[in-house]
Amino acid sequence: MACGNDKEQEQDRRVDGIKASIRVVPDFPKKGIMFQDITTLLLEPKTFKNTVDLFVERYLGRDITVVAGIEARGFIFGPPIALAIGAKFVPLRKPQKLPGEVISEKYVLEYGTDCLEMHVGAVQPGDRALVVDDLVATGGTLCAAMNLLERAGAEVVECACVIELPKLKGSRKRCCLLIPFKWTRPVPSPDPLCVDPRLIHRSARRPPSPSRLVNLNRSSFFLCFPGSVPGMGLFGSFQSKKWEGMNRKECRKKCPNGYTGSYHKISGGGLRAQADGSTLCMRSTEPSQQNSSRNPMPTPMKQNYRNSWAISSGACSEEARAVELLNKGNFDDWMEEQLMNMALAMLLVAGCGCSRALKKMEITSLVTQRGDRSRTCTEKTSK
Ligand SMILES: O=P(O)(O)OC[C@H]1O[C@H](OP(=O)(O)OP(=O)(O)O)[C@H](O)[C@@H]1O
Ligand SMILES: Nc1ncnc2[nH]cnc12
Repeated sequence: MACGNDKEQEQDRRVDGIKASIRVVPDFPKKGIMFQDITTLLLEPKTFKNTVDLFVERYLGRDITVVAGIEARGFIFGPPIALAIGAKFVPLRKPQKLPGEVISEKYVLEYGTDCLEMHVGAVQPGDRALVVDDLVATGGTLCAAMNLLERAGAEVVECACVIELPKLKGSRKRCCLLIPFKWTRPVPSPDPLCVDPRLIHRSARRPPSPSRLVNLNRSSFFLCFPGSVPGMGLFGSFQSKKWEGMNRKECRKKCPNGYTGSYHKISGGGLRAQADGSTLCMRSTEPSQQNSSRNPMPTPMKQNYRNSWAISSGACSEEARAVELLNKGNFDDWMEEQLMNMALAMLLVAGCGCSRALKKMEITSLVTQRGDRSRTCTEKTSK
């Protein structure tokens, strides 16, 4: 029988083989994307089997009753794992593919939004679920899958992915947090820091209508985007006409309890937006960003941060997207997307209520893939 060390070495060998078998295709499907292509892994039966085996070894005997595979590539790895551990397989599909009654979860992708659906009745309260997909990038897809399963009453034991993109590393535990946020005192009304979508400085081509934002009446939410690059605020360039020409000192005078750090330059991440009495705050979840002197957190946030709601919104890629659009002088498009995301996030909060406990996303991934170290498309085809 192999001792722990031998077992670990054998596991490492298998993981190395899996890593080496994944083809990385630069600029697919869009320029700048290093596409992790698992079809080359599937061409090697031993490597494919090793991939399934590693997951089976981890999940066998853990009372998992349902394996939920995410369309499309989660359908490749999910069913063999389900069969081997004796669990049912439930496909989580893209919209309008399932014929029966479904529940749906929208989520934010690198570019735009998508949706996953699950048949009503496929999962029962008390089911213990494993979510399977090929890859986790921002975690948005996994979050949507977890939400579907939890809405059906299942407990999500873990998410299993073959590949984890490194940019998510470190922040992945935070990327699916939805925690209620309560202010210790009422939000000043009218809140001078609020950003009224109608007052956005650079007028969007299709100005977002306030009716797209949900009225959550007197509830406040703190919206966190994980994975922000220190020193680069997600919403730093949001400007309201109200604030035009005002320097930071003047802003602070106007709203002594408020956060003004990033309203006039890209600096720290943070936005409060008010829609019919609701307040949304967005800032980086980077610990270095949360309470630095350059980026101070207003007292109520500081005190209540642990009780706040943080919502994943594909943030790792949002910064890149913002920079890309800023460089193209097309910031308005990005901003409009963000406003849509905010609306979506508020809907999520409204749908969840404020009572759910901190939710962690435990992800097991076999390989952390880096485009520069993996076999590239050219290498593979020239073999
Ligand atoms: O962590 P995220 O940022 O949410 O991204 C990960 C998702 O992206 C890919 O699927 P895709 O949406 O490209 O669909 P496909 O499997 O149908 O190609 C991948 O298979 C994951 O499901
Ligand atoms: N880089 C990538 N490769 C393959 N699938 C992905 N889904 C999201 N990002 C991806």
